[in-house]
Amino acid sequence: MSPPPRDALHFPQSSRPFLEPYLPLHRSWHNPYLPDDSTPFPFTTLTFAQSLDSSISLAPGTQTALSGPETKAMTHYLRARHDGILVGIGTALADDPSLNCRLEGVGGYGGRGLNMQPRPVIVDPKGRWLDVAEGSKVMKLARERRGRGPWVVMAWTDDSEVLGRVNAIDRLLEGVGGKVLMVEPRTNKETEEKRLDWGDVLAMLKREGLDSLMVEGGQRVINELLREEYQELVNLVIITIAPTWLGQGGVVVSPERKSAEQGNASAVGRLTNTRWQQMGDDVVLCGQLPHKK
Ligand SMILES: NC(=O)C1=CN([C@@H]2O[C@H](COP(=O)(O)OP(=O)(O)OC[C@H]3O[C@@H](n4cnc5c(N)ncnc54)[C@H](O)[C@@H]3O)[C@@H](O)[C@H]2O)C=CC1
Ligand SMILES: Nc1nc(O)c(N)c(N[C@@H]2O[C@H](COP(=O)(O)O)[C@@H](O)[C@H]2O)n1
Repeated sequence: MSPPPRDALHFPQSSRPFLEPYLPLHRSWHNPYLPDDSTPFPFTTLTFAQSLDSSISLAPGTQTALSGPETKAMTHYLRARHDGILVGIGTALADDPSLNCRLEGVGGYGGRGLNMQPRPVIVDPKGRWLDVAEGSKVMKLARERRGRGPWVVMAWTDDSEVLGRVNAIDRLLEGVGGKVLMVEPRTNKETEEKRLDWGDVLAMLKREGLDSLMVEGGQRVINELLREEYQELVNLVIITIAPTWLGQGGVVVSPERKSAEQGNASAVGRLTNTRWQQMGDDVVLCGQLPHKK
């Protein structure tokens, strides 16, 4: 086995018990002959890093490093504990993320095989990723077998331009063990706007074999999943809070309220079973959204 590369991260054993009660079972403990069919959705963890003023980056379309070294390593430990990592196309374009697990001992980082590497999932209804895919980090890492080939979630359409993109992305992904997954979009009756429903997306990922999914962002994806109608789909929330203010104009996490009427407003949600832990200069908050059932 080759030694871990210099960019391999270390997350100490002593930091792990804090997270353990919340996490899905480790993939290596899964019995492959007994898939968890008890729910149509993956165990879904929503996790991101934010500033003291709730921003996840300084401005739209830009990446901002908020996590310190300790919480960055924690994020990679979380990646190792989930079958997939999901981001929206806004994040894929802004950050060119690696979406792999660079934890020491994991496949490609001192370990063998890709067993502990999560599957990158990019939600990209119209195939905008095609413009950057070839040179992206996620493709480079998949070619080097330091990450899995990505799955790109697109929307069914009869638009020939988008269909051309579907085919081109699919061809690109074939070579690295990735694929395109098509989901039927839903139409908003009032606005006529087409969008993907998170229940449809998550159920499809489960059918494709992901029992656990870590959703990392970005702003639209997080704010949608925190809306009341989708909270049932979120099993766990882990937020890194960095001791910094990014100021006005930042990309803010703040989900839409059901009723925006003044004087008639109530909180969108509140985490239960919370635990806070300092890691380096940052604090990590774990909690669960109350489910009605
Ligand atoms: N600090 C942190 O932990 C993180 C920060 N970020 C930051 O977030 C920003 C990106 O946020 P956004 O631009 O909001 O991008 P995003 O990653 O949320 O992607 C938004 C795009 O995804 C697609 N999409 C998402 N939900 C959809 C739905 N229900 N139906 C159809 N299409 C859907 C649409 O094409 C939409 O334009 C970047 O600045 C990035 O650096 C991203 C991830 C984590
Ligand atoms: N945990 C965390 N802390 C930050 O400070 C961040 N900016 C992010 N961003 C997310 O991580 C992705 C980058 O991942 P790679 O290290 O390139 O694999 C980025 O796309 C965001 O999803 N996360």
